[in-house]
Amino acid sequence: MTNRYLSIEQVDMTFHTKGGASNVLKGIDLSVARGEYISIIGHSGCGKSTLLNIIAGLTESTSGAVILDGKEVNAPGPDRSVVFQNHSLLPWLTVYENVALAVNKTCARTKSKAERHAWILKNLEMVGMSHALDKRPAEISGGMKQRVGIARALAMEPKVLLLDEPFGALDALTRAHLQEEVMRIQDELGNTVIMITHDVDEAVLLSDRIVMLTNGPSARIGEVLDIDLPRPRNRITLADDPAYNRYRQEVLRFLYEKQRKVERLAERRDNPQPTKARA
Ligand SMILES: Nc1ncnc2c1ncn2[C@@H]1O[C@H](COP(=O)(O)OP(=O)(O)OP(=O)(O)O)[C@@H](O)[C@H]1O
Repeated sequence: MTNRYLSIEQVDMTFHTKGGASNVLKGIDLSVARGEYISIIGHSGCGKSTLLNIIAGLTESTSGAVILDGKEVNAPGPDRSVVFQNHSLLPWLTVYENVALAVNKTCARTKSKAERHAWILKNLEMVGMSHALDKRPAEISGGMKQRVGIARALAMEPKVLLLDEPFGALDALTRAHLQEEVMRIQDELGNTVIMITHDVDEAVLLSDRIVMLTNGPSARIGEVLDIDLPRPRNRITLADDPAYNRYRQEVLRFLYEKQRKVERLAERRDNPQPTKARA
């Protein structure tokens, strides 16, 4: 296992808008090993999606570089597939066809037609969607759409799977089921995953490391927490596990501290101290 399968090197991001320049990310440095599951957590608006989009090649960083398996990332590519919170399936295609579109595009040279067909079925089976191959997105639930999105992403055999709050729009039970599925698939395939989440329990349950971003502007990596819990992990057993609860507390402490800092700054801004009268 190399420790630098994916490296994010001194990445800065400044957006130039009508209102002026806003520096969102500052000096982001992170090395990810092959097969590692990383979660990125931080307050709303700190720049998590911006960072994920830079890794995906959808946004160009102002400076710094992203290197994946020895090659610099400059544009989107099939070696990085993204699953967004709001399933991005094509509504006029069936479940099967949505996955087929991606597979036919990425595997046309490496797999025969029959192999591609089997591969599409295998990936849909992996996420428990074999029963709905001919359904269109409007005919299936939000959780099912997300399953198809994950199957489509996995079927492209990316070097890195990028998940942007993949379970964010789902109810608690569906979310828990999908987390279990992703853990099982991760155990089976050993993908390299970077996932954005707002959910502390989800981050601890799924990750090998949690990367915590400070609040923007100019968000940095504040802390990185190694989650040294054996796999396979079981959420019920872990609920009483002292180590699991310690990790949870660590992340919550980080988030609360950052929140308190923002509140103190806002208070100072709204109630400026009167300047002392000169003697
Ligand atoms: N294309 C853009 N142009 C200008 N500003 C942008 C652009 N994309 C993002 N931003 C700004 O960058 C900041 C970070 O946004 P981003 O979506 O990365 O945050 P986030 O941490 O993912 O937020 P959330 O948790 O709410 O999804 C925000 O202030 C946002 O308005």
